[in-house]
Amino acid sequence: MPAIEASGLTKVFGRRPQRGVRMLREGADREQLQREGLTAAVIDATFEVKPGEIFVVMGLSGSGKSTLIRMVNGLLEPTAGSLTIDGQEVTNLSDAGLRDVRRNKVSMVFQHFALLPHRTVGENAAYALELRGVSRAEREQRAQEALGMVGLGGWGDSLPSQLSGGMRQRVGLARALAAGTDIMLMDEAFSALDPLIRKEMQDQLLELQSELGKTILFITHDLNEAMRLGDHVAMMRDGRIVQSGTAEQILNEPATDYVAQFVADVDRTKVLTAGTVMERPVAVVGPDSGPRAAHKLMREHQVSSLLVVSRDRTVHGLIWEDDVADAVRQGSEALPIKSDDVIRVSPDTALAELFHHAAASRAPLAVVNQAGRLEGIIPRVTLLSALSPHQSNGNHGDAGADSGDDTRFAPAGAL
Ligand SMILES: Nc1ncnc2c1ncn2[C@@H]1O[C@H](COP(=O)(O)OP(=O)(O)OP(=O)(O)O)[C@@H](O)[C@H]1O
Repeated sequence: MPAIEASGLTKVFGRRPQRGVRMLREGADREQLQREGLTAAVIDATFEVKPGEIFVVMGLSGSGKSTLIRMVNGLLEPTAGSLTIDGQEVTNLSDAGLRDVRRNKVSMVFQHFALLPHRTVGENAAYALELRGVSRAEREQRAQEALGMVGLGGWGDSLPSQLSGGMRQRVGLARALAAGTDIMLMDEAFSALDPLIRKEMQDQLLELQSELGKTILFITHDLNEAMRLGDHVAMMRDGRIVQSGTAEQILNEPATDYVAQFVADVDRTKVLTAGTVMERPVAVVGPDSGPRAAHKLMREHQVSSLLVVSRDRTVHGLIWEDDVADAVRQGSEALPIKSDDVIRVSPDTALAELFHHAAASRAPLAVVNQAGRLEGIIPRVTLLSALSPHQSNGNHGDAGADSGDDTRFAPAGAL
């Protein structure tokens, strides 16, 4: 079940908004509505946010992002369409029902922090819980935990005015975390911060997200931020979602000229990651294989190196053809594994860093998860094609047999 599901969600401002919805259904455009004194802020938005994902809504000023998020948190009532949160339809809820959703299901982080200036950092972090009537002892404890999570452990007794902008936004984040809701809505939450602090906050959000698995609906007008954070990105223009997909899909297959123009300036080396460009290796060899079998496999695939990976996908290292040929000549039974020769990168390593590694060494780039298991490999040819749009190698996750034009680099055979 999606955490948030919107279908045909529409918001028209002005007198007799339903008339605007009818006009839209009959094919009228935004300008025609405008002439009638109606603003179509969000038109027919249909999307699904899965539990535990970061879903970014991205668009320029006036495209309808804030209106959309305000409908999701119940501050605005949709003019048409349906919206469910955790499977519960919220468009027709009573005021009390809406309050309940707002307090228990979603929490919100705002651009301008919205901290109460005369309350301490700890009290601010606990504020949502106070509204909910949680006991003082419990809310203090949860606020303290949340402040710890965002790196403000010792700051509970300070006043917001004693903190920097970045720290204040951390308090905003801590408040949402302390509330303990599964869904967090973030409206331009990092837009008021300096670029460096902003990047730090993005990193922290990604880290928290991987630990806590919150569902996050994140609004931004910054494409690089959208691409960096979003598991899924919806691009809005003039009230409509013009494209929705992964960052990579939007970069590689822009649905309209507008999106293409928009993404033209994106720094692909910062947006694309090892996880998005990796492929499955065509071949690897098990640690218990003999040098003779390994050598045969290498010759078959015309590769000068091969990853040594056990059945549970633990990466043991690399074998080089010369060493294996020596081992065969000497009648050795053991594979000459060089465990340090593999370049291990995590799935979220940025393309820029991958280039750096690839330039420094001939060894294969193995994408390894936190548990040390192989997720994929990155042949040089993939690395280069990832740089230009419309050249998605179309090969992610499948056997990857046609990565063979760079067999020197790609370990051959099937996992
Ligand atoms: N309460 C309102 N009454 C009338 N029009 C509104 C209202 N709120 C928003 N609008 C209009 O709806 C459109 C979308 O605005 P919205 O604030 O959702 O866009 P946005 O993408 O969030 O822009 P920004 O980043 O500038 O906040 C704009 O044309 C705006 O003027």
